[in-house]
Amino acid sequence: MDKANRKAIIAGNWKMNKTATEAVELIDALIPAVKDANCEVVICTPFTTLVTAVEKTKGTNIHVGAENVHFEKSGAFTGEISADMLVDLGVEYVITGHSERRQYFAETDETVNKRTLAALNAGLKVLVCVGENLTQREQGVTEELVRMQTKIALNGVTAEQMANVVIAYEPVWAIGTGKTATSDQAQEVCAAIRKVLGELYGEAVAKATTIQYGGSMNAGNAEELLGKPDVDGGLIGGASLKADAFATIVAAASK
Ligand SMILES: O=C[C@H](O)COP(=O)(O)O
Repeated sequence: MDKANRKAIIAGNWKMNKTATEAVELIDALIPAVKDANCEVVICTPFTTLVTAVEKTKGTNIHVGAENVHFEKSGAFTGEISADMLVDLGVEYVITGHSERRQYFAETDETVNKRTLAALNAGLKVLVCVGENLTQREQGVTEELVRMQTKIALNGVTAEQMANVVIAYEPVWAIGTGKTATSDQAQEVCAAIRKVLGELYGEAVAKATTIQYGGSMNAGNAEELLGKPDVDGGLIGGASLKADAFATIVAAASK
């Protein structure tokens, strides 16, 4: 299976943005803007706007995801949200391992693994984020680090469950900084991720798995990044908050 046969996925990660009122406005603008997409379109919204997003996107080609999930099924975990709660709302996707969760909320490879397993076992599709920071890139350990993050995040995930896993390569130094990885840098690391998937699950799974790039992807650079053979989509932060910019990226992935 080559790139043309893999599912291209453009996912917006709204992060901590948009009140419910603002979410309605954005989704109203997005629905007509992405209706002809020839790729999967996902919006990952804050917990407070998931109900609105699920309701507003019913009958459209927009899929809804959450930005995080806890690994326990229920219990005394104040402030957390379980996978079953997300499924019950009609949410289809969830992000695990975003670098902001790792950096600001002390998430580790091990908890990313637990969240990923809990989400998959509940029937969610998971966007698993991996990526190096600037120091790690400068130290020349990007590939080793991303290999390790990928292996630990997927520990215990079956080959069958991999049909519901997307890997998002997000170099931390490129997130929200306006410093995009070059398309060659993105390709190099996405190819390394596909190689490790091959080692873990075999060629067929590796070739079938969607691998996204994320980090200052925008309307101006999306086409070049998405043109690379192992870059199958994008996880978009800032540019997902504006309907026209997000729609341009969706259009680039639809070619
Ligand atoms: O999840 C999305 C990434 O963190 C990228 O964010 P950004 O597009 O604002 O750089």
